[in-house]
Amino acid sequence: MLPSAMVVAASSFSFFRLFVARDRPKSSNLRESSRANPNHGSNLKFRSCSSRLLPAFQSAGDEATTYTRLPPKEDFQIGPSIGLHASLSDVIKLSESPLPSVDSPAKKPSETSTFLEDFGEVGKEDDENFFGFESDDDEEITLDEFSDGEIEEGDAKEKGIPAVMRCFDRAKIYVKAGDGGNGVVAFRREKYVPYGGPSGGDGGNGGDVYLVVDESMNSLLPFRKSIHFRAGRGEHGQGKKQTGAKGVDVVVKVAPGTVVRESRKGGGEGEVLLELLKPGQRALVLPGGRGGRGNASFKSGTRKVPKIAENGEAGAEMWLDLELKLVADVGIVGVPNAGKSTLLSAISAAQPEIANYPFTTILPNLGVVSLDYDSTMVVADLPGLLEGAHKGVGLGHEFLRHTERCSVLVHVVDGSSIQPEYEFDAVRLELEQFSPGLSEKPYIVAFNKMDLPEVYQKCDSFKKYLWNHGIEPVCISAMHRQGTHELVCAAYELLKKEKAKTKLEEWADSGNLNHVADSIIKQRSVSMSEFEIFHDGISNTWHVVGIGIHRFVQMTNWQYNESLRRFQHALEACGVNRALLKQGVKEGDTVIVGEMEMVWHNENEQTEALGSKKGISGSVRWPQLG
Ligand SMILES: Nc1nc2c(ncn2[C@@H]2O[C@H](COP(=O)(O)OP(=O)(O)OP(=O)(O)O)[C@@H](O)[C@H]2O)c(=O)[nH]1
Ligand SMILES: [Mg+2]
Repeated sequence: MLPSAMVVAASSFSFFRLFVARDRPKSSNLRESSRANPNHGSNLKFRSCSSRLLPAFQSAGDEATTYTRLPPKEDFQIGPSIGLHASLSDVIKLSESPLPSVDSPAKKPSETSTFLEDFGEVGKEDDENFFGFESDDDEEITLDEFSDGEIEEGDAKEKGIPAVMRCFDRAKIYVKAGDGGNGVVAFRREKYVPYGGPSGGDGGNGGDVYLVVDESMNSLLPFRKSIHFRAGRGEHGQGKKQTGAKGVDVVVKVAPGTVVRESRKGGGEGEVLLELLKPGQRALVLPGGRGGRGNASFKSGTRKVPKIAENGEAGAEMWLDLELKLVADVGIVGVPNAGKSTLLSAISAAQPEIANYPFTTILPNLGVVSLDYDSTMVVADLPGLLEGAHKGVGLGHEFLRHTERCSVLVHVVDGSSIQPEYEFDAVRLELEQFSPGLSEKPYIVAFNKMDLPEVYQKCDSFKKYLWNHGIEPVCISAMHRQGTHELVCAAYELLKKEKAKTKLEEWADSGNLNHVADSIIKQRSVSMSEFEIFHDGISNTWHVVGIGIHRFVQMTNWQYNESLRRFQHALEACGVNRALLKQGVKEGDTVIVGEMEMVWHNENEQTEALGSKKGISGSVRWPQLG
C-alpha cells in the first residue's frame, strides 16, 4: 500500500522545526512607561526647584550630603544629638521619592544632556524640572499626588530601564548554524572514458556557532547593537566529485561570568545551558548542518547511474538569553552616596566616578586590589541599594545578582547618615529579600566618612549597636584612605577562607562545554522509524511527526524524480504507511510529513487517482523547495 498519488499544497507547509525562532523582545518604551508610571509618592513634602537636580537636596554643599536617607524606623527617633542635618526639613524616603526610580535617575547638571539622550526622553517636556514636577521655586509639592502606593513585586523591573543598563548584563541573541551545501548530480564526461559514471560531489557542511569567553569584555553591551549571529552556508558540491567548502564559523564573544540560557517564548528563565567563567573557554553551541550528498555517493552495485542528490541539512537555530554575573571576589554594597566608589578608588587603580549625589554609579565598576606580589583580588563597586531594592526600587536591584558570584561582601555604611544603624539593617534586609544566599555570605562592615567630626562622634554608638549583633565594624575614611588597608586585609582573609571552602576553580573546569551541540548531533541520528501520528478528524488530515523523518523530507531534493521513489520507499520501510492504515487512513485523506502535504490513495483504487482527476499526468506534483 503506497500513497501513490501525492498532491502538494501550493504554499509550503511547515509545522515542525528543531528550534523554533522566538519572537523578538518588545523594546520598552521609556517615554510611555515613565509617563504611565509617575514617581512614587510619599507623605513627605519637599520644595520643588527650578533646577533639574533639585538643589533642595544638595544642602550640604561640598560636604557629603545626607539626603540619601532611608525612612526613619519607629524605634529610631531623630533626637537632638543627630541634629547635624536638622536643617533638612524632612527625612526623605528615597524608596518613595523620585530619585531612585529608574525612570528618573539623578545626574549632575553638566551631564544632563547626554544623560537624557541615553535615557530616552524623560524630562524633555519640562525644562524646568528634571522630574517633571511643577517648577515654581516656592511651590511645595506633595509626593503623595504621584503615588499609587506600593510597587508590585517585579513590576518596576524592566519597565523603562535605560538601554545602557538593561544591556549591561543581559542580552538576548539569535544564533543560527550554517545550512549544509547541496549535493549535485553530475557525470564524468571525458574523452576515451565512456560511461564515466556519476561524479556529483557532496555539499560542504555549514559553519558552526561558538561562544568564546573574551577577557577584555566586562559587559554585554556589544549585544546592544547586534544580536543576530548566523554562520555561513556550506558550498554546494561540484562535478568531478568535488566536495563544497565548509561554511564560515561564527564566534560570539561574551564576558567572563556569562550564564547562557535557552530563551523561553513567554518570558521567564529557561534552562541554563552554559556557565562561561574563564577567559578562553570555548563552547560549540550549534554545529553546522551536514552537506547533502551528491550522486556519486548514491552509486551502488545495483544503481550504477543514480540521478539523485540531497539538499544540505538546515542548520539549527535558537534564541539565547545571556546574563552576566560579574566574576568578582569582593562586592561593595551600601546605600547611594555611602562612599563605595570612593573606597574602590582608594584601594585599587580603578577610577570610578565619584560625586556628591546619589546614583553616581549606575553600572558596576571593577578594580583589582593588590596586597602583595601574588595576593590580588577583584573588587566590584555596585550601584547603591535602597529600601525596596529587591522589588525593583532604585538601581541596585538590577545589579544585585552580581553579588551572588562574590565570595565576600563589604558593606559600606554612610557614617554621615542620620541613622546609620537603621541604614545598615535596611540594606541587610534588602540583601536577604533579594536572595537568602546573599545574606549568608561573609561580610565586613565599613563605617565610612570618619574624617567628619560628627561621624566620629557617632562611631561609638554604631559600634555598640553592631557588637550587640556580634559584628565588629571597621571604621574608615575612604576619602583620606584611613583604615582602608585594614579593611582590605580583613576582606582578603575572609576571601581566602571562602575560596578554600567553595573551590570555585574546580567547579569551573568541570563539565562539557559542547554538550548543547552534542545533543543536536545526537538528535540527527534519531531513527526515521521513531515517529508519531496525529489525526485531525475535522479536516481528515494526518500529521506524521518525527525528527528523523522530518530531516529526511528537508534533505530530499524534489527536483529529481528518483527522490520520489526513494521517499516512498522510506515511508514504507520505516512503517509510516502501515501505521496510517492501521489507524484508519482513508482514500482522499491528507497526509502531512514535514514540509510535504500529500493525498492518500489506496493502490487498488488507483484508477480513481485524485491526480488524474485533476488532469495531472502521473498525478504527482512536488513543491519547489530550497
Ligand atoms: N568626608 C568624606 N566624604 C566622603 C568619604 N567617602 C566618600 N565621600 C563623599 O561621599 C560622596 C559620595 O561618594 P561616592 O563614592 O560617589 O558614593 P557611592 O556610594 O559610590 O555613591 P553611588 O554611586 O551614588 O551609590 C562624594 O562626595 C564623596 O566625596 C569619606 O571618607 N569622607
Ligand atoms: Mg558610586
